[in-house]
Amino acid sequence: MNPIAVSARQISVSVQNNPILRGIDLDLPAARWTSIVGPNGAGKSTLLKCLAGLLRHARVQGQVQLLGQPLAALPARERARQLAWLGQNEATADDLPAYDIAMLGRLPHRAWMAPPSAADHAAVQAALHTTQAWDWRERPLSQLSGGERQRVLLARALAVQAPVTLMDEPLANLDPPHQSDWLRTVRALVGGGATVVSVLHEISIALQADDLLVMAAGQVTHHGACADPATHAALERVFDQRIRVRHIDGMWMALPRV
Ligand SMILES: Nc1ncnc2c1ncn2[C@@H]1O[C@H](COP(=O)(O)OP(=O)(O)OP(=O)(O)O)[C@@H](O)[C@H]1O
Repeated sequence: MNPIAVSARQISVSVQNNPILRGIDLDLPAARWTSIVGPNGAGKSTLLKCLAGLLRHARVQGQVQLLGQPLAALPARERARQLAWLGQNEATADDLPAYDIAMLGRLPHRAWMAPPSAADHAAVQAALHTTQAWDWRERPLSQLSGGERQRVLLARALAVQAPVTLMDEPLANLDPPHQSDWLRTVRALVGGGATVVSVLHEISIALQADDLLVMAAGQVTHHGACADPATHAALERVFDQRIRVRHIDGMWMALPRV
C-alpha cells in the first residue's frame, strides 16, 4: 500500500453561508493518479483548491495534510516546492514570454533575487519540450492560442518538479494529440513516483487514471479504482445514467447514452 500523499478530514467549505463542500474525507495515495469527476457545480474545483490551500473568501473547516504534514502549517515556499498547481482560467502575466512563464515554476527553488541556476534552466527547458511549447518560448503568452497557452501553463507546473501536482481541467483547449501527450506525461510523472490529482470533464480520459473520485452536491459519492465495476456504476449513476462505461481496445471509455 502506497503512503498517503494528500489527505482531507472533515472538509467543509461555504461561501457567503452557502455550503459548497460538506464533510469530505479522503486519502489520496502517493505515486498514483487520481481523477476527480462529477457534474457541473459538484464542487470539484473547490475541493482541488482546498487541497492546494488556495481557497480565499471562503469559510473552510477541517484539515488537509500534504505528505504527512498539515498543509496550513507549511511555509509558503515549502508548500510551493511540494505542490505544483495548474488552475483553470487563471490570470497570469500575459506579457511575459512563454519561457519566463515556465520559469515562474522555479521560483520556490530559488533564493530571493538570485538568477536562475543551471538546474532551473534545465527544468524549464525539459518542461517546455515535454509540452511541445519550446518553439514559442520567446512569444508572450497573450499572443498564443488557447491550447498553446495551456501547454505553457502545464510546462510551468511541470517545471516545479514537485512530488504532488494538482491540475484543474488540464485538457482545456488541447487537441486530441496533445491530450494523448498529456496522458503520457502524467503516466511518466506517476511512474517516477509523483502523485497527480486532476479534475477532468473528459470522462474517458479520467478513466485512464488509477483511481476515480466521484463527486455530487459537495460530497464524494465514490472513491475507487478506475477498473472497478463499482466505480463504473457510480460514474453512470452520478451522470443520471446518461453515459455508459465500456471496455474498448483495452481501455475503459465513457460513451453517451442516446
Ligand atoms: N466564489 C464563489 N461564490 C459563490 N459560489 C461559489 C463560488 N465558487 C464556487 N461557487 C459555487 O460552488 C459550487 C461548486 O463550484 P465548483 O467550481 O467547485 O464546481 P465544479 O464541480 O468544479 O463545477 P464545473 O464542473 O462546472 O467546473 C457551484 O454551485 C458554484 O456556483
